[in-house]
This record gives sequence, structure tokens and C-alpha cells, in this order.
Amino acid sequence: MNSRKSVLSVSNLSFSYPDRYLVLKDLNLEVWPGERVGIIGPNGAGKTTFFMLICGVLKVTSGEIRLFGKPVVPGEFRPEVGMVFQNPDDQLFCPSVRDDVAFGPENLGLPKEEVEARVREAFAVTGIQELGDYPPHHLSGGQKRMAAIAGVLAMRPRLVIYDEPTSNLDIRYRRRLIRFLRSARETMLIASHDLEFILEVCDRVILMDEGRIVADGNPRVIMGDVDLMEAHGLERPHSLVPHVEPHHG
Ligand SMILES: Nc1ncnc2c1ncn2[C@@H]1O[C@H](COP(=O)(O)OP(=O)(O)OP(=O)(O)O)[C@@H](O)[C@H]1O
Repeated sequence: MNSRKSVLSVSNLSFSYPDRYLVLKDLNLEVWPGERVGIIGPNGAGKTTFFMLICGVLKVTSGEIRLFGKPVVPGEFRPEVGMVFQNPDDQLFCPSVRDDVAFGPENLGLPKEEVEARVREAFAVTGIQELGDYPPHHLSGGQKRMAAIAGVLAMRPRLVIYDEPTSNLDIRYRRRLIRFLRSARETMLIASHDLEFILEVCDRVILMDEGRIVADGNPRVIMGDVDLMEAHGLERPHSLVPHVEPHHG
């Protein structure tokens, strides 16, 4: 029995969109402080739907989700949880990057100096100090991703949810994101099809398929299991293929 307080507690969660079959089926899950949990699975497994339920955007059909011990109520704002969307354009809508990053803290009604301090801090950790005056639509894909992350971090969330954070990133920005996530202190849930990325960042992985959790545990063990991965439409990451010594003879 773990005596620490769980960040996320999901019990018997099922969900269907109106008039549709069940998209999530009886999920059970505990996430603990500081964990970096990768969520992998084929297209349509239910990853994004799961995130929308955690954030209270969708309402559970049955079961319960608790965040920091308190049930998620649809529509209720929980500043301790931040979500970085798959498409940064869904998140950036102000005339400048600075305004975008300040938007959340301003809406919390924080004093001006506190808003400025949070913006400075979010810029510093994401390394986008020089982009404050830019209009977001002038940024590259990688810069937009970091700006969207800065906007979420300015809320000082304790759980951050990332949906496909490496999509549209070039190698340099992908590397920068890996470094950033490995050094970040918040608890994280990260859905991605980029399995090498998950392997580098996460200390735990959850494999979902057809709305169920089919495996939950050590990333190298789960992703290194060829039969398991292939049974769920995935491939073992290349870096986990056993290295065969050349035969000299
Ligand atoms: N708004 C919606 N209305 C009805 N069905 C939906 C809606 N959004 C998603 N679905 C269905 O729910 C299922 C799960 O979709 P979801 O987007 O959660 O999967 P995912 O694991 O995030 O997939 P991907 O890896 O492609 O992003 C799919 O069958 C999808 O068609």
C-alpha cells in the first residue's frame, strides 16, 4: 500500500460519446507524485478522450476520476492541472507570445507583479525569452510548442498532460523538449506515437488498446515485448532491439 497521496486516481472509468459504443472500458489507474507516465496505443485507442475526461471537458459515463484526492467535476476549473494540446494553434490566440503566457495567470486574478514573475519563469524554463514580442502565428512549429508549454506552466500546474508533444518538431526541438521534460518537476501524462521519445522521457508506460489498459509498468519491459507490442498494432522501438554481436569465425 502506497502511503503517498496519489495525483490521479481513476476507478472503473467507462465512457461513450453520445449514442456511441464504449470508447473507454473500465479503466483503473493511480498516478503518483513525480511520475512521468507515457500513454501509448494505436489510433483510436482512447488516449485523447481519456485526457479530456481528466480535464473535465467530457463527463464520465460511469466510474470516477479524482485529482489530488478531489473528484473531477465537468466544467470545473482546476488550475493544478494543465493540458498541452496536440495542436499549439488551439492554445495560442493572443497578439503576442507574452500575452498568451500571461493570459492564464491574469485570469486567476493575480497581481501584476506576480503575473510578470510567472511569465518570466515560464519563458526561462522553456527557453523562449527572446520570443515574447512575436505574434504566435509567426513562430515555427517548435517555437509554438514551447510557447504553448510556457502558457501552461505559468499556471504552476502540479500535473501536466501532453498530447502528442513531438508532432511537427524537428530533431533539434524534439531533443530540446526531451531535455526539458526530463528536468521538469511536475507529474506528467504524455500520449505519443513517438516511442523512442517515450522511452527517453517516461519512467512508466501504459499501453491502451480499444479503450482498455492492456499493460502498465516499466517502459523498457513493455515496449521491449515484441509479441505484446505487435498484438496491439505497435512496433518495438529500434533502440530496444537486442544488439547481436557480429560473428567472427
Ligand atoms: N467527438 C467525438 N464523437 C464521437 N466519437 C469520437 C469523438 N472523438 C473521438 N471519438 C472516437 O473515440 C475513439 C477514441 O478516440 P481518441 O481520439 O480518444 O483516440 P486516440 O487514442 O487519442 O487516437 P490517436 O492516437 O489517433 O490520437 C475513436 O473511435 C474515435 O473515433
